[in-house]
Amino acid sequence: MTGDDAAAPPVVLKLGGSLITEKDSPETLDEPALDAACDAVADALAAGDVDRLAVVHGGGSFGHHHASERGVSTTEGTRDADAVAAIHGAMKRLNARVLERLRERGVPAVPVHPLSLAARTGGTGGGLDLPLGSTATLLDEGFVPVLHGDGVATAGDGVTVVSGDELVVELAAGLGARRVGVCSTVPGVLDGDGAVIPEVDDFESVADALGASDATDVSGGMAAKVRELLALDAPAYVFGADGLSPFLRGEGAGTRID
Ligand SMILES: Nc1ncnc2c1ncn2[C@@H]1O[C@H](COP(=O)(O)OP(=O)(O)OP(=O)(O)O)[C@@H](O)[C@H]1O
Ligand SMILES: C=C(C)CCOP(=O)(O)O
Repeated sequence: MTGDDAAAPPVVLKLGGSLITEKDSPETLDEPALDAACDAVADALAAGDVDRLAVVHGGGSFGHHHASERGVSTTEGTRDADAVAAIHGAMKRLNARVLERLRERGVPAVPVHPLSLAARTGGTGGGLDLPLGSTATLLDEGFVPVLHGDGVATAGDGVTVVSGDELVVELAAGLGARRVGVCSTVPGVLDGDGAVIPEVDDFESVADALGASDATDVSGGMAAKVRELLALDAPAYVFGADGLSPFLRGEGAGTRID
């Protein structure tokens, strides 16, 4: 790796929990979807389409079931250590499966666990404090850091959930990402007739079409996703499985949020 490569702005990619797991069936992977996503990432790195990549994955049927069973969300915390262990443990199990499949394909993927790093020091109403030294250094050293939705220490509220979408926003802003991709089960942000909206540049114009997730989801589904991605400087794209390879090649995919 040259010094110039190390300075290049990274691409930040989220693999949605809805995409890589069977969201209605506790702790079950969607094996073909996860394999296809890992193939696309490995191929893009091997082809040199992307050289610096940070990956985040969501909770799907691993995190959300444990969190909702215990009444924990991005705004409702817990002080029960068993509940924290259940949520974090499930997310680590999912993370291990994602890492294993990426590494099998030659991707130098390593874990970064947000519970050990991040905090909501201003409580649930405040911002997320996510120190990026480890992720940035891993990128500089040629690794692909893989973060995930997790529990997060929250001042005044114990531990709440941090969504993969929030992590994507923090990573993209803090690392100066070139582009951001959010790969989910839908081909983009859909309008009231189910058609993909090519571009979103303000929340109000799409608010009516934006619902929560179809499945158990403690972090706000598509509406929260769009709101968070709009706050970024880098262009963000929301797309389905078919959009992943085009996105990694630097092409447009799904809905552009800018
Ligand atoms: N207008 C809309 N356009 C697209 N999807 C929408 C819309 N309104 C609601 N949705 C829902 O949002 C879901 C995608 O958000 P969700 O948070 O479930 O995805 P994810 O990021 O893949 O999962 P996870 O949160 O587990 O990581 C879609 O499956 C769909 O049910
Ligand atoms: C429920 C947990 C622990 C993770 C939530 O992350 P998301 O699936 O990206 O919303």
